[in-house]
Order: sequence, then structure tokens, then C-alpha cells
Amino acid sequence: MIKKRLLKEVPSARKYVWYQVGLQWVSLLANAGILFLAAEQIQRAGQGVLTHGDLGYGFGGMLVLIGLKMLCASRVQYYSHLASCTVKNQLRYAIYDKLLHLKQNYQAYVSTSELVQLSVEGIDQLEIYFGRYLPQFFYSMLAPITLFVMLVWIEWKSALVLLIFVPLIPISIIAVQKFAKRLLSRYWGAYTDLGDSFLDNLQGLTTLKIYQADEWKHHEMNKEAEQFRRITMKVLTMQLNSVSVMDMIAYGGAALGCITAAFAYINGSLSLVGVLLIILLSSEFFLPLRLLGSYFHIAMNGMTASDKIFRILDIQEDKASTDSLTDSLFPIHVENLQYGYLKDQDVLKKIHLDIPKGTFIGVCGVSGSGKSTLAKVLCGMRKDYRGHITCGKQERSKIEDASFWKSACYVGHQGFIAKGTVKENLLMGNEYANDDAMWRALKQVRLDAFIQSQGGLDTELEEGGANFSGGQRQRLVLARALLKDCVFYIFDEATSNIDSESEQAILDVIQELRSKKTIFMITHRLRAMTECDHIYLLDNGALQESGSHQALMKKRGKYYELYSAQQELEMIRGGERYA
Ligand SMILES: Nc1ncnc2c1ncn2[C@@H]1O[C@H](COP(=O)(O)OP(=O)(O)OP(=O)(O)O)[C@@H](O)[C@H]1O
Repeated sequence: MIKKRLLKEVPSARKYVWYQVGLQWVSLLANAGILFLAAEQIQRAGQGVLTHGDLGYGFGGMLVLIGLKMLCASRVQYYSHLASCTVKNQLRYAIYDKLLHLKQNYQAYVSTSELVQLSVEGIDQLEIYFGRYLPQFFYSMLAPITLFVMLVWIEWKSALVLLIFVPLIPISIIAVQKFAKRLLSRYWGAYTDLGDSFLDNLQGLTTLKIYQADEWKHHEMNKEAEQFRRITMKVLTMQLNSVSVMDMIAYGGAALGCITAAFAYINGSLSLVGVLLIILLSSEFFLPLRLLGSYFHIAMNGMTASDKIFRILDIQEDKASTDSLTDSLFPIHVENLQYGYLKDQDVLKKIHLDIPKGTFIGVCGVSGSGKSTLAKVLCGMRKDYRGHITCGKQERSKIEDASFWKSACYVGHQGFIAKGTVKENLLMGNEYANDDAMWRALKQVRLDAFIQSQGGLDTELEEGGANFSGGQRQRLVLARALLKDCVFYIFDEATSNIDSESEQAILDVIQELRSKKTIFMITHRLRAMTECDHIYLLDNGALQESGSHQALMKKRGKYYELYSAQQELEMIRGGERYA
């Protein structure tokens, strides 16, 4: 019923839990005092001996105790809030910190939507665990014992009856716990799956509309949502049933305690004050546990979410990647490289390749041959490879990413563009770049005239650069990469899915760069490869051919076949265009 790891994870929230328990206990004593004073007044009134002095003393005392109770209640709220805030802050910080340590690699372990759900709603559920459930847990142990100690002096039989019924409530909670755990695990599974599908479908809505597949996806989502609704209803039913059982125990126990006290009063072994006190306090025996039971289900939800949060926090980071790049990045030497996303399914198979300083290296191959995977491994996004990648004399997997990225830059086919101005996006490449340098870079990628016409460097970009065309976005990404001015550029399909004018502009820039930098270019457009110093052709994850464009063409192997087929296709397209 208590998760020790959660308590350990947020030590600073623990003191607020104890403060709440203490204040609730003081409030219980105050309540007992109020009831005692009220019972005493009633007895005196019944005996006809109630004086003005008694009334003043009784009501005055009750007012003071009511004030104390109110103060305790407000402080309990305050500390509950503090406990929740501390937990939320610390756990969200821990997740964020973990993500920073996992770097680009985090998606290998957890999907973005699951991460968002756990960090937002999952942690919100823990707010109740710390803010309400935990203090209530300890208080509901303390309250019946305190009341028993008080009432046992008044009438031991009634006190014992009340005490005996109390443990039945936690027993009923424990009985449903096992079932609840399984059910809540399924609930969270359905919830994160639905979140994944929702995000996926939202991102691909345009494509779904184009293929008129939105209706079909709509039905799929409805099915998933229905599954989620069913499991949610099961969770609610389980919670309501369990609350009903607890109510039966609580009210049954209180009633039995009251009946025992009433008999004692009739027999004359108990005073009126005693019987009134037992009747009025009997519900206090059960109320804390009854409340604990209703918090328990929400807390269980949080505990299940916490299992998933701990799974993220427990991901083993690449502790080995702590070395700075001490010497030159070059030559980069890849030897016997093997890598697979899944166990026993290698996507890269015993690859050997060299990237000497100042060379222009090309990698090609049909779709799915492993080109992007090779780039990911080279960039350190996947470090659990077998074989060797040495940068100078250092193993790539041991080099800290920040140190690697000081010398290198990666340009993929969909570079990240942040909401903000063109200038802000360019400054990401080099925070010290001045306006002249930015205009030079924009000119190099042939985007200067367009940016000028839009309002200059302060032109606003929407999220993801949505108000720019695909080609303009890609040229902006390249301008940013140029401003970085590093020694090693990795281009991974940097010209795919864009117009021919933008493609040519990007290829021209890469050509210009080759005299000054080391370039590793992945593309399936073989026309762009003819100027490479060395080309590697991958086939099904293995290195099939390598050499210069001329040597590979002479060889008349796979490269020749692919190149000739693409040339033919382009000629046909060209013919069609001019027909
Ligand atoms: N995250 C992933 N998890 C599991 N398998 C993956 C993942 N990414 C890629 N793969 C698999 O690895 C293989 C190589 O993919 P990769 O993206 O490296 O190919 P590629 O040559 O770059 O293809 P393309 O030219 O189409 O981009 C494919 O069979 C693909 O299904």
C-alpha cells in the first residue's frame, strides 16, 4: 500500500507528509474535546444543573477548539499543496534531466507521446498520492488507536468492538489491490496507446485526407477509444464497489459500537456523557480509513503511472560517452561495424569504410539498405554497435556527443525549424554570427532575395517553418549549418522531397564546401554523387561496392545499374516536361 521507491525519490516531500499527519492528529484531539464539552453541557442540562458559568465555559472552550480545528485544516491544505508541488517539480525535473542525458537517443526507449502523458497526467496523479493518500495512510493508523486509548477508560467493550472492525477496511483494500494493479496497468497501457495513435493521426492528417483514409482511421481511433472507455468504466466500477464494501464495514462497525454503548447506558454502567461521547466519536474510528480507501484508488493510479516513470528513470545511460574529443576527428575509420535495432536482426552488417580528412564521401543504396542507420551510428544516436568506429584515435561510442558536435554538423531531410524569426533560427548555428554573415549564408543557399522580400532577418517563422515551402525550409536549414562552420558535414538525404531549384542550390553549396570541409553525403540521387572522392554502395545492410564514380561505372556492377536506371528515368521525365 506504500511505495518505498516513491518516498525515496522525493525525500523533501516527506516532511510535509509528517506535518499533515501531526496537524490532523491535533485536529482529532480538538474534535474529541468539542464533543466532550457538548456532551457535558447536554448532561448538565438534562440534570437541570446547567449554570450561565457552565454555558460560558462550555461554549468558550468549544469556540477555541473549533478555531484550532480550522487552523489545522487550513495548514493541512497548505502542506498538502507543498507536498504536491515538491513531488511534481522533482519528478518532472528528474524526467527532463533523464531526457537530457539520453539525448537524441530517448526515442529508442520511450515514445514522445508516452513521455508527455506520463510527465503531465501521470505526475498529476502522484500529486494525490503525496498530497492526500500518504498523510491519510499514517493518520488513519494513528486515529483509531488514539480514540481507543481515550474511550477504553469510558467503556472498554464498546471501544474494543469499534477497534476490532477497523482493520477490516485495510483488509478489504488489500483484497482489491492485486486486481486493481492488473486493471490499472491495462488502463495505462490503453491510455498511452490511444495517445500514440492520436498523435500519429494528427501529424499525418493531411496524408490521411489525401488518401481519403481519414474515415478509416477515424473508425480505428473510435475502436481504441471504445476500448479505453470500457477499461475506464471497469476501473470506476471496481472503485465504486470497493467504496461500498468499505462503507458497509464503517457504518456497520460504528452502529455496533453505538449499540454496545447504549446497552451499557441502559444497564447503568455508563454515564450519559460516556454514551454520547462514544456515539459521537464512533464514526471518527472509521472515517479516516474510509477516506483512505477513496484516495487509495486515485493513488493506485498514480502508483501505476510511477512504475512507468521509474522505467524511464531507470534507463541505463551511456556512461562510457564521457570522453572529450582530444585530437582531430579524422581520419574516421569504420571497421567491421554491425548494428541492429532489434536483437539478432542486424541492419548494418560488417561494414568497413574510411573518411579521411578533406574528402567528399558518398553513401548510396536502395531504400532500406541501411544508409540512415549508418549516419545515426556515426552521429552517436545509436551507441550500442559492435565493431569499431574510430575518430582519430578515439572510439566513437566513448566520445561525448557535445564534444563531437563541436566539430560536426548533421543535415537531414527535415531539419528542425523553431517558431521565431529567421535570425533566431540562424543564430542556433552560430550564436556569434552577425547580420553580414547571416546574409552571406542566405545568399549561398539562394534564399537572400526571398527573405529580403519577406521583411529581412526578422521575418517570423511559424512552428516547423510552416509558412515557408519545403525547399525554402531546407535551404534555411543549410544556411544555419553553413554558419556553424565546422570541419565535418553529414548530409542525410538533404535534398529529398524538395523542388529542383532548391535541390540544385543545395548541391552547389555542398560542391563549394568540398574544397574546405570533410563531407559525408547520403543520397539515393546518384547524379549528386559523381563528384565524390569515394562512394560506398550498401545493399541490405552490407557493403556491396566501393570506389570513385568512374571506377564503379567501369565495373558495371550494381552502382552502374542504379545510376543508368536513374539517368534513363530522368531523361524520360525531361522529355515529358518538354513534350
Ligand atoms: N527505429 C527503427 N526501429 C527498427 N527498425 C528500423 C528503425 N529504423 C530503421 N529500421 C530498419 O532498418 C533498415 C534500414 O533502415 P534505414 O532507414 O537505415 O534505410 P535507408 O537506406 O536509409 O532507407 P531510405 O533510403 O528509404 O531512407 C530498414 O529495414 C528499416 O526497417
